[in-house]
Amino acid sequence: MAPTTMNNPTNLIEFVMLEGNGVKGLSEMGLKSLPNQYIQPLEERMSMIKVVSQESIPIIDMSNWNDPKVGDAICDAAEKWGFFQVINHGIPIQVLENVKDATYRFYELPSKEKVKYTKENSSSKHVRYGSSFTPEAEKALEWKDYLSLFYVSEDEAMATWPYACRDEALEYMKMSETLIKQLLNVLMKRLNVSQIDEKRESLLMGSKRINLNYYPICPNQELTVAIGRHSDVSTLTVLLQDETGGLYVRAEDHHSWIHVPPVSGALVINIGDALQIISNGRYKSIEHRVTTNESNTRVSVPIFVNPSPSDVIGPLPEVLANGEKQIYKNVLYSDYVKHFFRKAHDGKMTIEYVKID
Ligand SMILES: COc1cc(/C=C/C(=O)SCCNC(=O)CCNC(=O)[C@H](O)C(C)(C)COP(=O)(O)OP(=O)(O)OC[C@H]2O[C@@H](n3cnc4c(N)ncnc43)[C@H](O)[C@@H]2OP(=O)(O)O)ccc1O
Ligand SMILES: O=C(O)CCC(=O)C(=O)O
Ligand SMILES: [Fe+2]
Repeated sequence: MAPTTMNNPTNLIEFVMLEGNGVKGLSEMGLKSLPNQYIQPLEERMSMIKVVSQESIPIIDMSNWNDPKVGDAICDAAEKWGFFQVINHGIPIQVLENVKDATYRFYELPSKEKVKYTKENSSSKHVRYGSSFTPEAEKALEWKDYLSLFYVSEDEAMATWPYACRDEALEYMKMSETLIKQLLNVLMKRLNVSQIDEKRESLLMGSKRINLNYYPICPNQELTVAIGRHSDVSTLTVLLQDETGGLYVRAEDHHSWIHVPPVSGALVINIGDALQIISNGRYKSIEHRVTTNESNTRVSVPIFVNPSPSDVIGPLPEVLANGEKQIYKNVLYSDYVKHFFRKAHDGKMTIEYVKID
């Protein structure tokens, strides 16, 4: 298809979404300029003027995670930044390399294979391949393809996840379990929750979703975004990024942005809205965004650690025990997630849905 036909919205949606070519397919057409549908309003574009280079999120060595100093560093970072990187986290580097390779393997499949996993075609509602975030609700599309895999059980994943990336995604998920439990244990201790019983385990990590994100080379980096401003709706997110860079988190001044530099072997951890709600605002789910790149393809692999969809989430009694005012209502987690997915990315607005006025 000729690159110029991509300025017709119907042709573009058909090619990218319905035929399963994704933005990867667009990028590989060798477009000289960005199709209009991807041009973001001025206020949503990323300007380097807004980036502060003097600040950076903490890098925490997890070798002695039981050491109170490490625990303090994790909790302080969760309160102040909502984002930190961990090194010596116990997940073998090879497992991380394998899942990045598997991401490329999936996206390199012909579109007729990938299209089998779109919302319209997927035989499982737990497996979804798509492009942008919520195209029906967005003013401008995002320069991103994703494969989203909701974990129910090993058997179900073996039967339904795409073969090209199934084993590697499962291995990464399995190997991250210990790290996730260590982080949640430490974070709960500061909230006076001494032990994570079965009910609390469901609330904190009752469901998991792994996304394989693919951000192809983009013809006009400054006009669009790879992912717009948002906060995750998870309890916490464990994010593997490659060496390209492009992830920015909101600085404390609420205006500027801080780059999260790729650190070899590290994982990025961020607090999601569910934990901000559960902790009554003590731990912060920080707005973040991803820029596109004119020279390199980028991949990232977040594991979203979530409450179970059927859990009611709200500030924990231990947090309110000292008479602290409750600032968030109780909400069924699946209602919260549906609210998130039905609108375009809008920064920190999702949590307003449950704020007590
Ligand atoms: C994709 O780009 C993204 C994604 C993100 C994600 C950030 C996160 O924090 S993901 C964590 C999400 N939470 C969970 O995974 C909890 C488990 N959720 C579920 O099991 C279900 O979705 C449910 C909450 C129980 C709702 O189930 P159900 O009532 O059966 O409805 P669904 O059809 O599953 O979904 C409702 C609504 O949401 C849309 N949706 C669901 N999953 C996804 C997905 N992975 N990607 C995109 N959209 C999704 C779905 O289309 C439905 O909308 P309709 O309009 O069809 O009603 C961060 C940044 C990104 O760029
Ligand atoms: O690609 C990244 O670095 C971040 C991805 C992200 O924010 C998300 O998938 O929610
Ligand atoms: Fe995110």
